Amino acid sequence: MSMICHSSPQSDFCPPHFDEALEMVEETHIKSCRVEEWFVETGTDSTFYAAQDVLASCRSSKLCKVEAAHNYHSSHGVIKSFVYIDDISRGEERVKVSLENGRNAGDLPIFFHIPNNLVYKNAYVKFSLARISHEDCCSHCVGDCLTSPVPCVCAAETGSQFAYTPGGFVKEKFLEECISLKRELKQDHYLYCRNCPLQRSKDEKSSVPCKGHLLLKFIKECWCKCWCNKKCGNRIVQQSITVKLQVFLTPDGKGWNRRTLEDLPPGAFVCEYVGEILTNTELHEQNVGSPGNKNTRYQVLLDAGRGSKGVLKDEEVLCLDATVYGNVARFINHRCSDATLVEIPVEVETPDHHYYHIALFTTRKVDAMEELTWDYGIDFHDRDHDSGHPMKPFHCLCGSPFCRNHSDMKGDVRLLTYVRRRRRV
Ligand SMILES: C[S@@+](CC[C@H](N)C(=O)[O-])C[C@H]1O[C@@H](n2cnc3c(N)ncnc32)[C@H](O)[C@@H]1O
Repeated sequence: MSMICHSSPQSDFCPPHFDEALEMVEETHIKSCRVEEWFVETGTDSTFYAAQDVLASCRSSKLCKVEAAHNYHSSHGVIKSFVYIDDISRGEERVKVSLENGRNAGDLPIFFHIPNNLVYKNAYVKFSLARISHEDCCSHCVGDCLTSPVPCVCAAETGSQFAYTPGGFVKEKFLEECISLKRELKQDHYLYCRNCPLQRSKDEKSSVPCKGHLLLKFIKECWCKCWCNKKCGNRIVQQSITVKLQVFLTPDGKGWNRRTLEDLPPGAFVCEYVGEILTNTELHEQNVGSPGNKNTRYQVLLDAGRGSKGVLKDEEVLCLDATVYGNVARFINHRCSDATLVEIPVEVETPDHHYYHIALFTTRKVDAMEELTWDYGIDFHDRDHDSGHPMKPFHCLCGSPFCRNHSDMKGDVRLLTYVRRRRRV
């Protein structure tokens, strides 16, 4: 980052004082930045300011715009600032994440890109080699576990069959099972807990019964305590993003979304949902206390394995919040039932179901430039907002024939007919 001042053709031009320029930059368009390069052109001569001071000041005010190119006027002349970036992830991913042509990233919602989940404060997420027993990792494997005639212990979670094909995609049958869990709203797919921590976080004495936690199918990947190599076919999500993605502004009022720039087959890993790891109480406090736009939410629960333990302590009830710190998954919009992506909980560092990675895989073949969507699992009929789902119901514009955001429930009926017909095929 640098701040450069050029000679001015105007003889009466007077350079702004550094503090004034700094204040103006902050006030006008930057509340904190992760900036690749930044110029402020004041039209004066010979003044060079320590850019790091400006950057430090931006960071201290916490929020961020990734790219900006603004002109604005001051009593001291025209001030321009340019922040150049062609990759929203700032080089933190293996592939660049671009922004739609012609868009100024200064318009993007403010956030810091992080490639991996980070604990905010009290969440109990402890990885240690000592906590992973030999039974939970493959200690006899060599090279690629997928080529072994007998699946290794890491495949035990998926019925002693690897969930991935040698090409790196989720196997068709496993994918279908994951999709149906989300689509078929069956009671026996849900766990109803006694003393639900979601209700407890709102009010210790809450008598509201648990609204249910959808139990999903897990994948366990090999990890560093395993003896296979880093390129083992049972290590897909930990390789991070490899698909070329683009963030764009939807024309139909759903805000920003993300699309793929390449054709994708079914079962392809697209990205992980990354954010700050919060306890449920911290999440509740943030939602009650934060002054931001509460209609646009970036929070998801890690409750897909809720059945695996008895009553959880607060520090074990986790969620991911990508409001300020997150990756590009925070831009994925919701689509009811027939979304292009499905989330699969993936264990990497720990065989413990209370912390896992939310990995998003394609549900079908997706063409280049198609929107990537995900069914958030929102109950649009939850008028009292007491389901515990951190994404609050909104007026859904997904356009799916199975849209659940209709009071007449026609979307649900259409979905049931569709699912039954598929079963008969
Ligand atoms: C995780 S964010 C998705 C990115 C968001 N569109 C943005 O501009 O940053 C979730 C929010 O996007 C909006 N959204 C997502 N899907 C939508 C849909 N199908 N219809 C209307 N709004 C939607 C809602 O405001 C929701 O709280």
